[in-house]
Amino acid sequence: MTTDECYVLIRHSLTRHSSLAHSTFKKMEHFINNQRHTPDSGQYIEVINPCTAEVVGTCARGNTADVHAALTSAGAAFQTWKKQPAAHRVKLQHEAARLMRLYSYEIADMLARELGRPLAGCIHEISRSADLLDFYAEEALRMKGEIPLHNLEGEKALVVRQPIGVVVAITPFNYPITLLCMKIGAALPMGCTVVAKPSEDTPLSTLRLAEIFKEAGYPEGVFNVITGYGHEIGNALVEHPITSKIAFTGGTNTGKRIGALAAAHNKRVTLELGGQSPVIVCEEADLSVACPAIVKHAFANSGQFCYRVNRVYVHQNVYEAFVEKITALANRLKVGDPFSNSDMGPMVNRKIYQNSEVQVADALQKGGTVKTGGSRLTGEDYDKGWFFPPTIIADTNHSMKIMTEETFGPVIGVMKFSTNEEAVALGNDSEYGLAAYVFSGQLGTGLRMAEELEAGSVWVNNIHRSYQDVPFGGVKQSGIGREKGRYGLEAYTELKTIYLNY
Ligand SMILES: NC(=O)c1ccc[n+]([C@@H]2O[C@H](COP(=O)([O-])OP(=O)(O)OC[C@H]3O[C@@H](n4cnc5c(N)ncnc54)[C@H](O)[C@@H]3O)[C@@H](O)[C@H]2O)c1
Ligand SMILES: C[N+](C)(C)CC=O
Repeated sequence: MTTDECYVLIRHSLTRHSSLAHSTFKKMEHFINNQRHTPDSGQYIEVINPCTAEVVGTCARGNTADVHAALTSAGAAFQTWKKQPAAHRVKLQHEAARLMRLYSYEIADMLARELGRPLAGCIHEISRSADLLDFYAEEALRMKGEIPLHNLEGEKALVVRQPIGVVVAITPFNYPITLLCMKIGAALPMGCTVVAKPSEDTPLSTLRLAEIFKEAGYPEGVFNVITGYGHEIGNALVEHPITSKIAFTGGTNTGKRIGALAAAHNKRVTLELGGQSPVIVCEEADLSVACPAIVKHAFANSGQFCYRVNRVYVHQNVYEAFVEKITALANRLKVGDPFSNSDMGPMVNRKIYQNSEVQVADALQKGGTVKTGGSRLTGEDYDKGWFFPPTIIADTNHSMKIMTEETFGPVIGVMKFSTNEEAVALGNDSEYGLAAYVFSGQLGTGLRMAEELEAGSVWVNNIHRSYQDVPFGGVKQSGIGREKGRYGLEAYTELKTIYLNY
């Protein structure tokens, strides 16, 4: 679908189906107990379009009183929601997914404005998220307990699963809807209630989602959204006695801080954190497969992608050919306004943009060579936004930030290796362990490397999005726990053993 076609559909969706015109998302309140909730502070945060520097809307600046109101609402709702038949909760979730598809163009339009990602990608995010809700709903019906065959007269032990309680779902800016659906899609059908806290950069689409869940028929207090700065309301959300679990996606430092506080209060956590994902391109790899896959996965969402390709290790005998091919492909990407058929938009804010600038300067100072990109885009189309072009740095080594620190931007480092053992050691020479990739003409080599690489997911001979029915998550500093699949659902339950004597 072209951007123009998408746009026609957005207008159609707005006029035919939506209860919310653009003007009404200029000022958004918290969403508590199925109602808009004015912030106790009376203050609002401006949400800026990273492309044009215009104010897209405002969201409430939460404080501890708002946190208490949201958690109290979720706590009260939990008492009845946990008793609902699973089939009822699942039916509501399918309805929410249906409405998300119905309003997808409208939510995508909002997302494109607050995040700056090309519209087609935003639409894809909404439809994938609706699919995830459907998947979790179906899988929820297959959750089971167990009765061991003790064969004892008049006695049985029952192992049952119960909802964990009230969940605080904290999400980052880069995929606000998908990353939230990874949490609520599992928590709600398991009988938990939720208080969501979206990023202050991209809160509007999440607030709209909450209204859609209300329209789907969710009772008051089951799904609440509170907005504000993490450093102002984060501790209150984690420490509050009503909170049972924190499901967090975001930076490693933030996640570790939340994990430490949660541990002090014995709360459950799932932490999906930063990454610095390596690719190994072996001597016999098919470059016509590897190069397009790497370019697509390094620069999607302007590199603001948790398991994007960050560093590439290429066998010395194919290094020159690889660099030439990958540079040519990166040069074809169009950077610009999300509504202009672009492949890449701007970075979401100055801080994220500066990571890329700092890492490029560091690599150049230490002997790296910029093959394409490397500095801020300027000109009439770019001056107001945080536009950084696709950037490839060759001749890198592990003294450079680009090979060791998370970039979260459209910059990759490329380095030569001479043996496969050396490549795996370089791949594992990182504090992170979210994802890794191998391209090899030898299936055995690919599989061996996949087993040896320290990462939660490894792709061999292709790179694509993670699937709904298999677990996703990180090892080392990239996180604790898994989302997606039945593992994602189990993470919102507690096991209870009942010894039944009769
Ligand atoms: N592993 C994954 O699946 C995955 C997916 C997407 C993004 N990420 C990571 O997210 C990061 C980028 O997102 P970001 O810049 O929005 O991350 P961030 O850590 O700055 O913020 C994430 C969320 O945490 C909140 N927050 C900030 N301080 C807090 C505190 N003290 N207590 C509670 N909440 C707090 C923020 O307001 C935001 O909602 C990258 O590091 C990226 O790797 C990881
Ligand atoms: C998993 N995903 C792509 C939705 C978010 C990563 O940033």
